[in-house]
Amino acid sequence: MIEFASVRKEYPGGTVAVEDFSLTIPSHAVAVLVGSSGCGKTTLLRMINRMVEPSGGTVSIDGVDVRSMDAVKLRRSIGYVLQAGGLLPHRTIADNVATVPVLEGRSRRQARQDALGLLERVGLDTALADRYPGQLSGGQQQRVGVARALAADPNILLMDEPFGAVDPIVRDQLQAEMRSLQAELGKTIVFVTHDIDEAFALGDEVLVLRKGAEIAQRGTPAEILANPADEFVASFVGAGSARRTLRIREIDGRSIVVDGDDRPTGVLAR
Ligand SMILES: Nc1ncnc2c1ncn2[C@@H]1O[C@H](COP(=O)(O)OP(=O)(O)OP(=O)(O)O)[C@@H](O)[C@H]1O
Repeated sequence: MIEFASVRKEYPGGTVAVEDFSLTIPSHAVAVLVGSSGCGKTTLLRMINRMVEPSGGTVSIDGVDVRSMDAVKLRRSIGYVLQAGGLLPHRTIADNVATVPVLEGRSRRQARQDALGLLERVGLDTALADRYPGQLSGGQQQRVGVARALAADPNILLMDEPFGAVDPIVRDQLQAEMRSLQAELGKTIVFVTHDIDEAFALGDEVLVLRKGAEIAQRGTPAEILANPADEFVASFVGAGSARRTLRIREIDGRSIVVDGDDRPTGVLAR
């Protein structure tokens, strides 16, 4: 369980990225933070692994204030996937995946063995293991990023626009694979995106944020679609893509359009 209690972040220079944020994310859930650029999503994510320290309030994991934990250990115990992949360009794919386990004391041989297993798990051919990141496609690099984040078998995964830089088709594939991987692994995932469709496709709970990380609405994808809290949320939801129509279900007395995976993708206009 991850808990933010009245968290505030003011950067040197005076930008208040997060005004006053409280949220509890239950273990094994996928919480998606969605909002436009600059609303404070990345700042929230980085306060979980102490890459950013709050100016006020507390962030805790399973009831323990992260400030009382060793920052390096904490960071290594939490998987982190970035948009740009964040891979080390001069290390092979296998070495990239094995970096943290080796730092944690696993033998190189064992870490490599584990890395190959992880590559398979995220849908990559192990023949790619000895290539360098620059020799992979963007989608493949993102899969390596996910494998690397999983390497230390963390309970928590932080994902910052991990599929933001790939084309829509690869993005759909990566989202689908992430869902099946999550069904198997049951991590606690905090996922940041500015794409409402992606939020609805992946989140157990979605948080629509406005500037200062103010929560405009939180709820399941179906709840938000059925009853957008205000104009801001409605316009965000309305900005979703048209790739959304398949079947119709009645939820809360409203007609919700769901996709092939039964994920809500739109509300039927009356
Ligand atoms: N290190 C920093 N120093 C000063 N200001 C910062 C720093 N990092 C972020 N900010 C500011 O804090 C605000 C929130 O930034 P943050 O990166 O958390 O937003 P975001 O919602 O993740 O945006 P994006 O989707 O563009 O990544 C922005 O106004 C940003 O300019």
